[in-house]
Amino acid sequence: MSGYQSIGVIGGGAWGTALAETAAKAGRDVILWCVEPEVAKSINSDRENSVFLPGVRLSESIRATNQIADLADCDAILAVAPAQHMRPVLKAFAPHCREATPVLLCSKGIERGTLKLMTDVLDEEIPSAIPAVLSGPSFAIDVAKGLPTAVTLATRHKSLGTALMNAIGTPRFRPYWSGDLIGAEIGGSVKNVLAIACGISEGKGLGKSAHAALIARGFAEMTRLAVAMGAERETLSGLCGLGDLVLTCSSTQSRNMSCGVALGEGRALADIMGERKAVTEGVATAPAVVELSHRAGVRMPICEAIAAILSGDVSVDDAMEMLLNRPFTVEGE
Ligand SMILES: NC(=O)c1ccc[n+]([C@@H]2O[C@H](COP(=O)([O-])OP(=O)(O)OC[C@H]3O[C@@H](n4cnc5c(N)ncnc54)[C@H](O)[C@@H]3O)[C@@H](O)[C@H]2O)c1
Ligand SMILES: O=P(O)(O)OC[C@H](O)CO
Repeated sequence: MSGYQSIGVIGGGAWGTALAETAAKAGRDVILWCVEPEVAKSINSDRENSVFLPGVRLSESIRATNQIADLADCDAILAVAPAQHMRPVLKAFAPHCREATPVLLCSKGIERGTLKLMTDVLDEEIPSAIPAVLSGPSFAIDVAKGLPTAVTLATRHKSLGTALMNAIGTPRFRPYWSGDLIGAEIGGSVKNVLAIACGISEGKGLGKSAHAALIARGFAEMTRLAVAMGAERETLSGLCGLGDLVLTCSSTQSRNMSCGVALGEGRALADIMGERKAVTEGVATAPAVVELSHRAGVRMPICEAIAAILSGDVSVDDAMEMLLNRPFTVEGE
């Protein structure tokens, strides 16, 4: 039995809705805040998020709202707004948040401009909240349908982690505890940039060998940055690092991967983004990752190439040539 009976979810996109459903299946009462009135209406009247997660019938114990103040009495909060919207959303919730409320950050990205991780943003906007991070290989539709999934749930103190795992975990949605919040955040953020790289490789028809090389060398980049920022190396070998990298780089179900495929096929970024309602976190996170790598003094050539392609500074073909013509080097460095 969890001490957290009422769960507030901030963000009614695909992931917020899937997590709300998981928490409901775990026996919790859930209030789901959505910015769009039509999303709240669809959930409350039709038991479906027809905008962001169509085709999944949602449990009766989920109530949707457009009023963020309605989450004030929740025992724990899941923050699932896209990374670039997280700050204003937390700012709006701050006056309603009780002291020492656990806030489980479930979004995967780094704030552009400030280079802040989501835990930093939470600390600045709601300093009294207790931070936690959820990250790992998990497509919203798989989780919402109850397909088996395992994720990393990171907290500073294991007792809080255990309580949160009991609050939202089910046999089909298995959280594994970690004490490494930074590792979980960096893993989830960098894998999105690398998924764009793998998508480009696929879109250009570079073959499965290149795909595997991108995953392995991308994993080295992710680990270098995370360790330089204070993470444990082992965290990146787990669900929130390698696990999520493999998932996101292997399926065009991923918004980041499919964005890369379209870029590799020669489409313009503006056209790809223009026809999507769903968030593609790697696009805003790529330049932030590159800036962080410069600050930390670590090499991330694949992420640099992706950021340069996304900014329009370099063509896909030129970026590929630059990567392939780098000097030969030692694998472990
Ligand atoms: N979808 C998944 O499979 C999945 C899985 C794990 C993690 N995530 C992460 O969850 C986060 C949310 O992604 P998603 O898939 O739920 O989103 P989504 O693509 O389904 O929907 C977009 C979301 O952005 C919100 N939004 C748009 N404009 C906004 C604004 N001005 N202020 C606040 N919110 C605004 C919408 O309300 C909606 O919730 C991302 O960081 C993503 O990386 C997603
Ligand atoms: O669709 P994506 O690329 O945002 O990926 C979704 C999840 O992060 C996969 O774990």
